[in-house]
Amino acid sequence: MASASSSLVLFAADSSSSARLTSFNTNNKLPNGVVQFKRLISPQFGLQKPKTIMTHVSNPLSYCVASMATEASAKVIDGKSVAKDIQNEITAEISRMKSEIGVVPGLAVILVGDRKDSATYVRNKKKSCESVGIKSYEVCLPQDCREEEVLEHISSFNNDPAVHGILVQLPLPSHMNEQSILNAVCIEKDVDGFHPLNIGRLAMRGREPLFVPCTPKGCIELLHRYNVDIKGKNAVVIGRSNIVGMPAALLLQREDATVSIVHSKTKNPQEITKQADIIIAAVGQPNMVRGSWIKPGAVLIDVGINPVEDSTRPRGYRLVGDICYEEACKIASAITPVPGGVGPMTIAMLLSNTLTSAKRIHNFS
Ligand SMILES: Nc1nc2c(c(=O)[nH]1)N[C@@H](CN(C=O)c1ccc(C(=O)N[C@@H](CCC(=O)O)C(=O)O)cc1)CN2
Ligand SMILES: [Mg+2]
Repeated sequence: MASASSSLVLFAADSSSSARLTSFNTNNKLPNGVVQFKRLISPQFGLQKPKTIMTHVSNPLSYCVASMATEASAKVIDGKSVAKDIQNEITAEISRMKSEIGVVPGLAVILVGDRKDSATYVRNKKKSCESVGIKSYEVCLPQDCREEEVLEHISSFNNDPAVHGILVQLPLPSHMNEQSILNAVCIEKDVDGFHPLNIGRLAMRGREPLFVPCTPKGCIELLHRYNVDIKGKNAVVIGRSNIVGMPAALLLQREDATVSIVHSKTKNPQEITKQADIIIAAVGQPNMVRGSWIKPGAVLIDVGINPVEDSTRPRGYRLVGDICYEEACKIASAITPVPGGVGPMTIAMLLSNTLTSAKRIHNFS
């Protein structure tokens, strides 16, 4: 929304919202067309303290908000707390199922190799299963084991009626064929949603996958629980991995967003992200998305979990996302932190998929 003075055309930062200037002081002129506003009110930014906004008189439609980024205004999307709520819901459902039909859901996890991060994720999955009442079964195989051994374990879990969900922790050692291993999990127990039939169904209109991959499902769940409208919005997914970027784009499309995918060969990615109402960043590049890439008021979901050296931390590193949080939180309307954003949702969605599987197999609703 614009407001005109004698020499300057003034635009609120978010021209698509009903942002309005309640008062401004044109006496307070600064060089190069910079004007200090006393107050800016917008549904997305809330009541703001005095700000400096740069305007381009010659081309009023191209507004610049660089200097508006003076303080945090984004709502923090608290994945840790939402994941806790979901785990409580799952606990209640599992207890109802156990008391009504005497079934306890079971999840089998296969870990191959000695990656510390994978071992941590598997340990956390096991702990979370225990806390909601899912029985977990774990197989740990050495780094140099044969692919056939993994396939044998999968086959045995496929045939085990106590097991309702099976997952193979990724990444696998490089001598293994990841696709043949994922193909071996029967689709009715594919709680990671990585089987090509489940992914194929996700991509098809009018077809439903039995399971949706946990991290992208968690991203959409966060948007829903924070009442973010998706329908008709411009959504940009950064990254096209099989386990996050690609299924996230398919899910957003199913929610009637207009979806673009930015990847390593995209030219001028910031021109595309600047149009986005919603960004899901999943590239594994620390702080890649800068403040200048973001449209004011955008909702940002950061899937990146990147360790960066930090000698002040006990572990010698800290985790940062793919989005530069310090810059982005001043421009976005909502943002997930790292850690504590999408990560905890991945495990919550795994528990949810395992419960769904047990209910479906036992015809319990
Ligand atoms: N078979 C699978 N493999 C992998 C998946 C997956 O969904 N299925 N996803 C990731 C790893 N992952 C779960 O497996 C996972 C990653 C991160 C988190 C998490 O809670 N992260 C925390 C930070 C953790 C830390 O302090 O180190 C956070 O973001 O707050 C949970 C699960 C790859 N492999
Ligand atoms: Mg993840």
